[in-house]
Amino acid sequence: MSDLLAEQNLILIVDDSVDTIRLLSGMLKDQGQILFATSGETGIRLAQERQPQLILLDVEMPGMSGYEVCAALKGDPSTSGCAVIVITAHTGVDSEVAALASGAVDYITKPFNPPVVRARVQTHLRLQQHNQLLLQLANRDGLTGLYNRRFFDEALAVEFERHRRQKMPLGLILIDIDHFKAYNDHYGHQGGDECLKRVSAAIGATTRRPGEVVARYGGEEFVVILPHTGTDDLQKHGEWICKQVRSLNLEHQSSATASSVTISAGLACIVPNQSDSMQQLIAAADQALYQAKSTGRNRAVMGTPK
Ligand SMILES: Nc1nc2c(ncn2[C@@H]2O[C@H](COP(=O)(O)OP(=O)(O)OP(=O)(O)O)[C@@H](O)[C@H]2O)c(=O)[nH]1
Repeated sequence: MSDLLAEQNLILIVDDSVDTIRLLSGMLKDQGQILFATSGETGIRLAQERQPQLILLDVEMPGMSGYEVCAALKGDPSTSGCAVIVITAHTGVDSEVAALASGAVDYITKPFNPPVVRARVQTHLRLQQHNQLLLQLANRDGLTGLYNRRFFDEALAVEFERHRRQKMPLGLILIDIDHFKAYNDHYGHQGGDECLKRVSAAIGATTRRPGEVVARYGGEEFVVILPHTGTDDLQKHGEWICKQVRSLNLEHQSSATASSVTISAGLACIVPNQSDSMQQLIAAADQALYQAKSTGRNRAVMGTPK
C-alpha cells in the first residue's frame, strides 16, 4: 500500500488484551494510523468520534461481546460504514456465522498468521477506499463539490423525522444567484461556472455544526439544512450567507441589483408534527425565495409553512 493511501487509513483495534493490541499494531503499523480500545463501550465511542475505515474487534471481552459491539456499530448511521473484522480464538463454523451475521466483513482466528492478517486488512482497506470513492461520486455535485440533490433529499427526510421525534425546529434555506442568466450572457458559460464554484465555496464555508448540509439544488440554486434552528437564528443565518457571498466582491457588470454578485434566500422553519410533510417546508422556502426576488433581491426573506 502506498504511503499516501496508508496515511489516510485509520484502523481501530478493540481487544481487552494489551498484548494482542501490541501484536496487531506491530503487524499493521505501515497500513494506517492505529487507534485502540480495551473495551467494547470505549471502542464504540472512539469509532463514533474518529470514523475509522477498519475495526479489528475481539469477540470475548468483559462487558459487551464483540458480536454486540459489531451489531451496535452497524445499527448506528455514524459508524455503519466502518468495516469490521472479528478476531477470535474459536475456529468453529458457528462463531464464524455469528460474526458475519452481526455485520462483520471478515473473520480472523488466533493464533495470528501475520502475512494472512496483513493481506486481509489490506484487502478491506482497499475496498473501503473504493466504497468511499463511490459514495463521493453518488452524493456530490461534480462542478461545485457540494452535496447533490439526491443526497439533500435523503438528508432532509432523515432530519425531518428526527425533528418530528424531538419536537425541535428544523430550518431550511433556498438560495438563488441573482441575474445569473445575465452573468452567463456577459461573462460566458465558463465564467458562469467559475462564479458558481466561488459562490458554492462561500456558502459551503458557512456550515458550522454537525448535521448542517449545503447542497446544489439545481443549476444556480443551493439549499441549506439547519438542524435545531428556530426563526430568529434562521433569519440571522440567511442574512449572514447573503453577506458572505457579497463579500466575495465578484464583479457582475450586468446585474440590475448591484455591481457584484448577490444572492436571494428563502427561509422556512418548522417543528414537524404528524401531519406535516417536508414538501411543505420546501414550498414555504420556495415561496419566500420568490418574495425575496420580487422585493428587490440580495436579501433573505422568511416564509411560513402551510
Ligand atoms: N454557467 C452555468 N450556468 C448555469 C448552470 N446551470 C444553470 N445555469 C444558468 O443559470 C441561469 C438561470 O437563469 P434564470 O433562472 O433565468 O434566473 P436569473 O437570470 O438568475 O434571474 P433571477 O433569478 O430572477 O435573479 C440560466 O441562464 C441557466 O442557463 C451551470 O451549471 N453553469
